[in-house]
Amino acid sequence: AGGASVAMITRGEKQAIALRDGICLDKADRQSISGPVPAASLDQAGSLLQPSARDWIWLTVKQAHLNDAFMDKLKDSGLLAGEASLLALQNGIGHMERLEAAFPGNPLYAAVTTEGALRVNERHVRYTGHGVITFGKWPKGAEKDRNPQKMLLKTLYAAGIEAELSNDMGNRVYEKLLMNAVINPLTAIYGIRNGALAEDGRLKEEMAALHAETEKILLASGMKADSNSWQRLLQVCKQTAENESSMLRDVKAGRTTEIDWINGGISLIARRQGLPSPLNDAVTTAVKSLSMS
Ligand SMILES: NC(=O)C1=CN([C@@H]2O[C@H](COP(=O)(O)OP(=O)(O)OC[C@H]3O[C@@H](n4cnc5c(N)ncnc54)[C@H](OP(=O)(O)O)[C@@H]3O)[C@@H](O)[C@H]2O)C=CC1
Ligand SMILES: CC(C)(CO)C(=O)C(=O)O
Repeated sequence: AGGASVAMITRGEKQAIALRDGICLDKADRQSISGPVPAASLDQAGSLLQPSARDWIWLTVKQAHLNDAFMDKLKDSGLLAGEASLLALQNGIGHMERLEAAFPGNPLYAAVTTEGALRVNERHVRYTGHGVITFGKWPKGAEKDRNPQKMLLKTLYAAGIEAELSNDMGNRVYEKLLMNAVINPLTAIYGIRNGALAEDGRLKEEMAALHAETEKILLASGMKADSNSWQRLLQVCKQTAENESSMLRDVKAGRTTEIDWINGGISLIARRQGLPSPLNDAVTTAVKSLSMS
């Protein structure tokens, strides 16, 4: 893609074999079937790649997957041995600090995206919404050289992927968190699509209350004030009206949700700031009880 060689790393060998046979990507306008994708399981990654400082490792697992066992496997894989850059695309918060602690020798980048994708099965992905990937060095101001970021940006554009650089990813992560902290738990609790949230008067009041509490906590923690954030939230609901949020999908599939790193993360910040967070606490408990039922 864009002149760069891309390889996919999977959990198990069976998934890698399926990818090596080719993946199918559904787009809104057409179906494109790509050729075989170089792939290996995390255990076998060394047989596929000889990592160098010019490589980028994109981390696209969920927050719950980023546990100590996973970090150890990633270390053992050797993928990060050559000082490759690590780019993390998770929603929520807490992961960057854990990655900083686990991989102090690798350049670390945070990313947020408004792109949407849904895995149908091991070889089949549906593109659910065109968006932008925003990425930048983590922590802020830690970059010695902006050339690697600029090269990646150029490569993404050449591959037809819209992207932008930011030198204030902390703020971008908070802005995305504010959206996810309102839409994800409420759609999961009420079992509705994103668009339905902003169409009902009572639900809109609940959204407004959760938005106000969350915004206050994030502002106290350093997020820049944005007088349009409520309008942007309504806009995201409209733009993704037909989507089931990732949290609703996780609840329906009986998977661990990202609630601990979204609303749970906000409650943690609130405690550090000495602020109350009753609504974030309540939706965290409610979503957890749904995941267990
Ligand atoms: N999908 C989207 O549209 C968007 C997603 N995000 C964020 O991106 C992150 C990923 O989301 P998404 O792609 O939807 O999640 P998925 O659950 O679809 O994909 C996560 C992948 O990680 C793999 N994985 C988990 N553990 C390991 C492991 N130990 N070794 C190798 N592979 C592993 C899973 O494999 P397995 O299949 O075996 O479980 C799975 O294929 C989340 O934080 C999400 O919030 C942000 C914006 C949009
Ligand atoms: C923006 C939103 C709510 C789109 O569905 C999302 O990021 C998610 O579902 O996790």
